[in-house]
Amino acid sequence: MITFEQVGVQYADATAPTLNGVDLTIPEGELCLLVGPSGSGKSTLLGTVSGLVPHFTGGVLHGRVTVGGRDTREHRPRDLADLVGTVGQDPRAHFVTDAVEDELAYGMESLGLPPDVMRRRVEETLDLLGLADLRRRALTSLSGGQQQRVAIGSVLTVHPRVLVLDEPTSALDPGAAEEVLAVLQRLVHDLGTTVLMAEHRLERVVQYADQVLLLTPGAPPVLGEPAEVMAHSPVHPPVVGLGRLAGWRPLPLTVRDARRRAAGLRARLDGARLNGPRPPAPSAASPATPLATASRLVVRRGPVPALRGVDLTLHPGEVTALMGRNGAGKSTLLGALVGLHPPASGSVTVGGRTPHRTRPAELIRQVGLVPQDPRDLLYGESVTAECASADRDAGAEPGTCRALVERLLPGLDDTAHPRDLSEGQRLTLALAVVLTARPPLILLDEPTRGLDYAAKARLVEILRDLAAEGHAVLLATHDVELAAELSHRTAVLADGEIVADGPTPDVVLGSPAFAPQVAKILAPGRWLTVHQVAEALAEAAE
Ligand SMILES: Nc1ncnc2c1ncn2[C@@H]1O[C@H](COP(=O)(O)OP(=O)(O)OP(=O)(O)O)[C@@H](O)[C@H]1O
Ligand SMILES: Nc1ncnc2c1ncn2[C@@H]1O[C@H](COP(=O)(O)OP(=O)(O)OP(=O)(O)O)[C@@H](O)[C@H]1O
Repeated sequence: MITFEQVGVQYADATAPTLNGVDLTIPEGELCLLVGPSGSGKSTLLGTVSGLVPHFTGGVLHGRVTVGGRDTREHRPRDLADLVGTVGQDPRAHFVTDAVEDELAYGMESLGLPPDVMRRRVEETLDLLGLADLRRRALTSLSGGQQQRVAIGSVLTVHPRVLVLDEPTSALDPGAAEEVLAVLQRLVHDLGTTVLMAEHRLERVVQYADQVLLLTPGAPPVLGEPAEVMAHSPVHPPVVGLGRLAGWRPLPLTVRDARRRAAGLRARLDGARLNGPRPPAPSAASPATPLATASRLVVRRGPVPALRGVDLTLHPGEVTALMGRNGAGKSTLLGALVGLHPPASGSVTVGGRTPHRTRPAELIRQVGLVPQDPRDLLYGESVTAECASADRDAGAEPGTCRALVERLLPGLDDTAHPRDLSEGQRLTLALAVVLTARPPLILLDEPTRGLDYAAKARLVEILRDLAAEGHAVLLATHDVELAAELSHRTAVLADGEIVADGPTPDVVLGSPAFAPQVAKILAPGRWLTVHQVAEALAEAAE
């Protein structure tokens, strides 16, 4: 269905080609998962299929890509619209209308489908993606995850034969991600749709893949059976990490298969010592002094009460994960802590101040927010310019921000425009900008969107160090693996209210939605991460 013949892509100014020698075929009716570290060219490869590369991105395309027999060099994306449905990494960039229903119908209208067909498909899609309650809402009023669902829905209504998806679950809560993947699998199995999908969170997707295509910078692409590719892939989900550690063959890719193999490992771990995230460091200030408090906080977004009486106290040295369904109010709570949303009632204080009444220059010394879309924070013309202004704004030593970027993602091109960075590279830059001011309270909204496992591990290390130095970290996340790895404490929001708040293992163990893979595999043990298991096995062997 999709063929690549000696495909290469070279962007202007880049020293090496982004893609080189891609020569393979993806058959009709298969789900092919594209994996690889940040910047390895996944989005670029997807773009050659949807026709965005080189028409909209610049650069030079070598070789030939055909989809259903059409050469994508000769067909612009709109000439492929009946055949290929594309969802990019940024749903907002996609939207052509203002409201949910209109967006779902737009693609069908441009293809001239009859009104009764359009009506039926819109209704089906609203149900399929849990959007029925939001049907008349303005797209700008939706939460990040709600926008991502609309973007996916808007291509599904067209019933394209090929779907090209760039990290389709990155903003979705765990339940919604499972639902979307189940829908995709049904399209593949029942309708013979061909799906090419890039995703970093392999724990969510690898079990659905018929084939995995691995891109590694500087090496030829590898296409193969998921278990075969995963046995050697530098990027892999925790279930694979645990399987490799335990020497399981063939390598299980699902929690269920791993559980069946795990009796021996459970026995070896019986009585072994479990090391959790280090407990919060005692702070210089009195431990009783919180850095931030929300008290019976009510916040309205338009007519919607997005927070309904939230009580939360954040202490120095503590990393707290904020979890909960799409639209539960996570971003709103982070926004309230930086003064973006004034309380309708109740109160919020940060470092003794009321955020929405504090001057920005003063507030950035108290609290920093890395927003869900890092573009909201980046205005510079280049990585260098962005870093220089971050140093200035924060009153930091020149070079501070650039050093942080290097630590998070070595080798980023200084002259690159933030617009041309890959999604993961851009997030890294935004993180460094915020961390430059070293505020006592650091807020992150979905910080691992678009990050590969290596970048995620470096982020974990940096945030742990900051916590050990007495910073408080609050991260809104759907990434259960990150929460397990990093957070001391987890709070769960549901429909604007905190419904659970306690030590992370107590909150996530036994929860089908929030438990990480290792916890599910080794239950009833209290293990959360591959790291903990590896440490315990090493200690036991000594
Ligand atoms: N329009 C462009 N102009 C110049 N360089 C680009 C452009 N688009 C991408 N690049 C560069 O090409 C490389 C690959 O980017 P791409 O977005 O394809 O990677 P990726 O594997 O999808 O990364 P991620 O996982 O972070 O999304 C990066 O180094 C990026 O900076
Ligand atoms: N201007 C608005 N008008 C109406 N409703 C709004 C508006 N802005 C936000 N909302 C609603 O407020 C609720 C909370 O949104 P918020 O972005 O805080 O959710 P979230 O938990 O961060 O979601 P996600 O996980 O999808 O990012 C959502 O239901 C959203 O649709």
